[in-house]
Amino acid sequence: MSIETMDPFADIADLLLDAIVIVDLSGKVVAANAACLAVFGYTPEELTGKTLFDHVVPEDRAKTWEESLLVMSGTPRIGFENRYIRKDGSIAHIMWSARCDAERQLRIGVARDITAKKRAEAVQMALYQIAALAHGSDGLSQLLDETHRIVSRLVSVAGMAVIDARVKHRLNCLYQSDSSGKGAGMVDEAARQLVDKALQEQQPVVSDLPGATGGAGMSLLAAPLSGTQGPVGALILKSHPGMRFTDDDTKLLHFVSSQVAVALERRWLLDELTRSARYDDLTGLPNRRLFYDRLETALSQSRRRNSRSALLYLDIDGFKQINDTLGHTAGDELLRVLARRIKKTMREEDTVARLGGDEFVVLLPHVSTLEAATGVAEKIRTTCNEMVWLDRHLVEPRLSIGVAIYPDQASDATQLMKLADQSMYEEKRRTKQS
Ligand SMILES: Nc1nc2c(ncn2[C@@H]2O[C@H](COP(=O)(O)OP(=O)(O)OP(=O)(O)O)[C@@H](O)[C@H]2O)c(=O)[nH]1
Repeated sequence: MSIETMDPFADIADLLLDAIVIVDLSGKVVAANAACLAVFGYTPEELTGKTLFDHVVPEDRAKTWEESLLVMSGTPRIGFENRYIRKDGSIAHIMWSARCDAERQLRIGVARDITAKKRAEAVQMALYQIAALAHGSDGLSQLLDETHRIVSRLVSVAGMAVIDARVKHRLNCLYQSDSSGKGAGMVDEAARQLVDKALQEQQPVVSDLPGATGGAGMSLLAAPLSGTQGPVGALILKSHPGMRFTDDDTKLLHFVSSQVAVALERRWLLDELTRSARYDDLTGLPNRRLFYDRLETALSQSRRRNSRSALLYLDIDGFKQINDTLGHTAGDELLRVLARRIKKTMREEDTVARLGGDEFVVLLPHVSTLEAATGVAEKIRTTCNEMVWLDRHLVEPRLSIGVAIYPDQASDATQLMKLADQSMYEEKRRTKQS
């Protein structure tokens, strides 16, 4: 059966810019006009006898199936939209006008190619959403999840990964997810090499990979994330099997990735500001502010559970002299070494913090007695006493440690801190006198 024998307008069917596709009950194409080549990438001859549904992008198959049932039930439909994989692997966005011919048991559809319009709308929307993300996301993982969603609305992708390339020659995978929801292993050697190339060339690069055991191949695309100070990372996109990223996709992703880079840089900056507001830069330990938060939490838990918390106040003996004789850098190194040693001695639930200068505090949120807390202080003292090399000098660090326990000795955080501090100074005085 052909259009010529069925339609009074048959002789003009091939002049139309829209594709006409007539399928039978099983969905097989029985006739198609010449525009199918421009719209779907297949000639009428190539489509005839085949099922057009097989070319629908996987995500649109369920709704396309429901739509075809509606049409076959006798409801003429105008305006249904779905996407097809063209012969060259690119994606065609289609708007359909369809009805059924009940007498001949056929479905007649007119397909309008709205790819360009869809893409323009999608780009506009994506840029708006990414800009909003830069200002509004709650954290890095939310930013990356949302970026994945936005990019997949723009380009049909089976998986996406984001690489942090801020440290030269050390690519760090920040995110990877594929349509199965896992994506582990997406960033393999081939993907890393592609990222290197994209970073070097400062533009997106595509690599077409053959399918495993003769199956359909797919494309990998790596787009550099160029921040205000230079390249900060890369986006990796994996196509669905049988699809290829086109030049249009590449151009689009070049543009989009620069917006993603801005959003990422902003997120990193915010995270860094948040981190440095709560952590000590030199040792990486919680700072005074974070420590007070944790102390208040521990004390309110102690009140609720009728349990004890202990506070240890630590100060390095003769630290000024180390600075004065070995230099400030050696002093810094000693602070870092002792921070590591104290931390290593403690349990996960305990908090070790640096208050500033050579003063550290340790919070034991669950402790049975003052003696138990004093035992912990002795363990810290022994560990910290071990000799350390500082600027080619062997130094034996000494700590003065004060211990106070809640609620036995203090009724709130301020009082507890004061007591532990006093107890530390008493010990320091005793040590100096002896
Ligand atoms: N290297 C280094 N030194 C610091 C830092 N912050 C404070 N200091 C120095 O740490 C020293 C602390 O002084 P003190 O605790 O009074 O001196 P100390 O010699 O330990 O005296 P005692 O505690 O009585 O034994 C001062 O010399 C500060 O300049 C820092 O981040 N790095």
